[in-house]
Amino acid sequence: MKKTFFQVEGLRVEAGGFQLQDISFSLHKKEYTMILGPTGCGKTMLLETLAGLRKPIMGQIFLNNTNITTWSPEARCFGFAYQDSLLYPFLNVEENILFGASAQKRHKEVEIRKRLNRITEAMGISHLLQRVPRLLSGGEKQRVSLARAILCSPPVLLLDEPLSALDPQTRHAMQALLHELHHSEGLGIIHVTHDFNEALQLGTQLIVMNQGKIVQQGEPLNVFHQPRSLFVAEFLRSENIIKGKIENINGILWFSDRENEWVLGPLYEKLRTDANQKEVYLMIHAGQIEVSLREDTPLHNLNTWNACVQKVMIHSTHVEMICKGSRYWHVALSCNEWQRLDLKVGSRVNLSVNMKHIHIIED
Ligand SMILES: Nc1ncnc2c1ncn2[C@@H]1O[C@H](COP(=O)(O)OP(=O)(O)OP(=O)(O)O)[C@@H](O)[C@H]1O
Repeated sequence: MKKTFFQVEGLRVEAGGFQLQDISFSLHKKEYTMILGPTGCGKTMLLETLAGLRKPIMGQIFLNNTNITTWSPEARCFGFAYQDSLLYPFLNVEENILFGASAQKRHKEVEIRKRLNRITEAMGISHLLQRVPRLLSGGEKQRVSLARAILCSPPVLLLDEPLSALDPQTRHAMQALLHELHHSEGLGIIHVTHDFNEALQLGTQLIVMNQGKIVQQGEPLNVFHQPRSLFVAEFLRSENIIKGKIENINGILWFSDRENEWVLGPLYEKLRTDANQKEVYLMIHAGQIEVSLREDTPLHNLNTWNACVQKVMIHSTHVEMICKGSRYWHVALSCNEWQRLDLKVGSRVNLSVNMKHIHIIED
């Protein structure tokens, strides 16, 4: 069984008119938690509370089963990297990075020096050690802030959009470094991001927040494929969300869109309710719709339907298409598959979906 080493129970925090409410989650050893949520939903406030910079009015925080809710930030020894880096302007880069280490005195100076060299080398900032922050670019400042946060191998590393100012290549290198540190040193990481790919690539756990609350948490791919509410589905930019009803026909559940006289099923997914006529949303990810060239023979398969390609958008990793049938469908294909089918605007296609890939949103 996985061992929980960091636990947050029922946190409530207030600032001005804003409230974080009922925040509960836990981190197992080596868990990498990503937090996503719209701007202003309380992500930074949550990290600041975990770091000890804000006091909760309710709830508790445990580290290795010790209640640390009232501990000072210094006693917690967590690493914290902010999006806007917050470096000390009168200290040079080296002094900024070493600042927390000298305050903590948890490690021998020689060890810290070795680590400083290793981290700044890996981050490509070793040539900047004597510069003051005002002479650094935004991306360089972010890397210095990250280096300061990870220098002392904190038990929990809190990252608030630490890679947002970096170019794609440097961001990729920093993600690889975080991934490596996470695995080699077993840091528990809680990382706020607005980048969905980053959340999927790095996270072993994903938390989605809205208006001061956690609205869904779980394995990142599960959350993306099985959003529990329309808010989460739309926030994660799920495509092909259709309003309809559940129909119970002889004990078998179907999704029905009566407006377009379209029925899909039988539904394999375990629903929380089997209520006939209950209003729900159906969601099919663009990448889970299969495409074949349309034969002229009429279709008899319920879960295959006709459409015509309306728009083709070529990305570096895949090809996105909008196809029109009785409604518009977003479809994503691998570049190879798109070339094999030789699809263009106007191509007539059959779209189909395996029932295990349809998801019903009941809220
Ligand atoms: N000291 C404060 N007094 C009043 N309101 C505050 C205070 N600190 C934060 N807030 C408000 O709390 C809400 C949450 O802020 P927070 O910075 O945590 O959002 P966020 O999710 O990190 O947003 P972003 O993605 O834009 O960084 C915001 O509406 C913010 O204006």
